[in-house]
Amino acid sequence: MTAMAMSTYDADYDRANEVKLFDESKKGVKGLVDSGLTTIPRFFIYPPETLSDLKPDSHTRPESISIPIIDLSGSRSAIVDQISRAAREFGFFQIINHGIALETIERTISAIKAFHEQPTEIKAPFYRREVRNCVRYFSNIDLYHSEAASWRDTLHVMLGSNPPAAGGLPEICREEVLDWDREVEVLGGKLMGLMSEGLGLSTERLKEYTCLEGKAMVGQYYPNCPQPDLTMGNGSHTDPGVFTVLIQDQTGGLQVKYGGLWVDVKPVRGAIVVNVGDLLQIMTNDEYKSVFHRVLANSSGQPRVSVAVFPQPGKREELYGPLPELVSPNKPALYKQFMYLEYMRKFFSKQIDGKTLLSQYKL
Ligand SMILES: O=C(O)CCC(=O)C(=O)O
Ligand SMILES: [Fe+2]
Repeated sequence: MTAMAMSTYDADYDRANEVKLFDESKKGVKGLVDSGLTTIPRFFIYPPETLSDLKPDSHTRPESISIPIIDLSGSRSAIVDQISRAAREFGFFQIINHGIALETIERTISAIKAFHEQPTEIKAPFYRREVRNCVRYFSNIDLYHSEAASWRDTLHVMLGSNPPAAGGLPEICREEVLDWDREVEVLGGKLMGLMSEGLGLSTERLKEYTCLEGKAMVGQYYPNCPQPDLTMGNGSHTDPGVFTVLIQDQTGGLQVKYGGLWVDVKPVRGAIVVNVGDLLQIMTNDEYKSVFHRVLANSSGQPRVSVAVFPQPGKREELYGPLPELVSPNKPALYKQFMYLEYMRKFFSKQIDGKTLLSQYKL
């Protein structure tokens, strides 16, 4: 088929209108699934080059590679060493014996699940895209500018030291979200200390430099997908921030790119997943890696739920770049200095799949 014939053919499909109708229905992917569809709408179909990457490569054995599971009840030097190695090699690790009760994790996940499982008319008032709203429920943050939509809905909450979001939180998960925020605040501080020591810096150095102030939380809901070979739950991306603290249910589907392979982050009950974001890779002058990860479209028959928290740097209008201690004549700065504000603006205007902010600031 010629390019002309192809575009004529494509013109029969009014993608923009389909997307708009879906968005205006406010029912999300969950609503589509509830209506009993057996094929996915066309705007969810990913391009062939992404879909061909969904199949496990029969020549490799990713089962023999696993994302490190680090026991935080061990000796401090052993923990620092393991975190440092995991952050350098995989950019991802799971922690156990971290001091947060299993019930607290499960209660948070259940509350997010309960939010998404309410009838559309109850969720609809929260369905909005304007960034000024601290609490937003939507399907696909990049719905209007991505190549393909992903099979998931999201509850997005901005949290801070004095969370403006509290009053605006949906009642069904208000207490749980605020409790989880407090847990992550404490855990995040501990992790920053450990990661700082893992770079040979003082415990407080990373915290001082980033001035972590607020947090964005996303409560992801991945309904069962009738055609999981045609779409993704969450397309391949890196996280923009400093680091991400993630809890997931037992469904599975999160994968991390390692040595050209996609490796499963296997759910471990009670464990918390931590990954390095682009900003931490930049600040560490590439010592720690921000790696591509994705979530397969869920075909387990049950919905999948995860809750990710992204601590946000406080110094929005000051400059960030590689830490001076990590720059030397042998290892010159790999990135320029930039403002976090400008950086996030770039993040939200980019498209999904395969694009990273790191290249924007590379020297
Ligand atoms: O749902 C997950 O396990 C991962 C979500 C994720 O990567 C993100 O929200 O950035
Ligand atoms: Fe992510």
